[in-house]
Amino acid sequence: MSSEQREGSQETTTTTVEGNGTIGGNNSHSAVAATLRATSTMASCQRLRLNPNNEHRPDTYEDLQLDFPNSVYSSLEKYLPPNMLVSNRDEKIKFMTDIMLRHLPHGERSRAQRHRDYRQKIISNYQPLHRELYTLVPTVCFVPSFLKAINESTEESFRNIISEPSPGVFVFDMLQPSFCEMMLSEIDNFERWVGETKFRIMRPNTMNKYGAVLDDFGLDTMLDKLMEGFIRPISKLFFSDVGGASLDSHHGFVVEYGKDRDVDLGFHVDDSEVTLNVCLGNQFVGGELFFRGTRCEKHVNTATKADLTFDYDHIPGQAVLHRGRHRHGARATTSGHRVNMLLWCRSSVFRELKTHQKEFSSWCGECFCEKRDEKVRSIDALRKKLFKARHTQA
Ligand SMILES: O=C(O)CCC(=O)C(=O)O
Ligand SMILES: [Fe+2]
Repeated sequence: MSSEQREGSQETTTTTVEGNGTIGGNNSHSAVAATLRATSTMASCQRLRLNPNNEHRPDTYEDLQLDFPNSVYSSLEKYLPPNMLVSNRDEKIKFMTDIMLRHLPHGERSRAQRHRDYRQKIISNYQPLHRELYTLVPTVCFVPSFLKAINESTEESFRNIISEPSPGVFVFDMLQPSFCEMMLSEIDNFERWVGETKFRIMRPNTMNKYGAVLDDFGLDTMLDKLMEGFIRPISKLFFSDVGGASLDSHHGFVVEYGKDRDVDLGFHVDDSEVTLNVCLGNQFVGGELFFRGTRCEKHVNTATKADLTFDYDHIPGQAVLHRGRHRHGARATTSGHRVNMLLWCRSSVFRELKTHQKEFSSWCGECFCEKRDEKVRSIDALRKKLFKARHTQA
């Protein structure tokens, strides 16, 4: 199979994520991007049945730490629709949890509070393996070239270490190999704990079945420092058009690919203004990122211009920085095990401003073309008008 064929099938096998306003489907000519969102923002449209199935013997949930009291799950089970009654326990839990979250009286217990409780449950039970990871020590974390550029913090110092192999995709060496190893073993340790305690964790986003949210097991403060002190200065220079200078919150997680993990990641845009993606390792084949130009919501499914297609091969320790709205995906990791750390950085100021704007020609490739074509058309019209006026005078 040629690389173009592989690429085509990945871009057209789409996932429609609820509530994102993008339409999925197969179209061999236009790329269709989903919006990848953090799991906690997902909604379900499933319903319970009106009359319970009293013959049904519910599962037991006592051995799990769940979002709602375990007994509620056993009691609610007999109200599940017939197709769910025969599902496995994990699917039933997810279904019932989604419904209960939707029906909580508004304001009684906010989503943020529930999420805080969830994190608290993890943090008070999970024993970290490498405590030094939880406070950001720049010399432990970063390679000297990156540290030097940050310390100088000038346009020149950043341009010395950062390349831009395709418009809007910035690449630089960032993490020390020893730091990557420490992160990998911490993640292994966390996953072992999840397996042993049967704790139900939220996955990082709506398209990955594996991976973990780093913020949920204590790394949020460290990642906030990473965003503020190290990613924001770079984003201020390269992504000022999407709020790069005012990044003020993040979603930090790892994705995992290979045997018994996710295989690839479909074509999508991130729920972020700026995305940092660093490969932690380890040995793997495949998994390349493919990029297809930056688009606003209105133009997310428009065709890709040839000069904006770009493929990137992951290298452990190396970072890729791009706009969240830069359409992309990850090809199949065909052997080995790939783990990448992602930091979706957001700007509340930019999001607020965006709601008052109609076009985004400073960063959306299609808005830019529309604006340029409109300008050409109006100059042309003016030229014709002037020519006609001169002609009539003569
Ligand atoms: O697999 C990768 O490296 C890409 C992950 C990604 O794009 C995402 O999680 O938003
Ligand atoms: Fe992404």
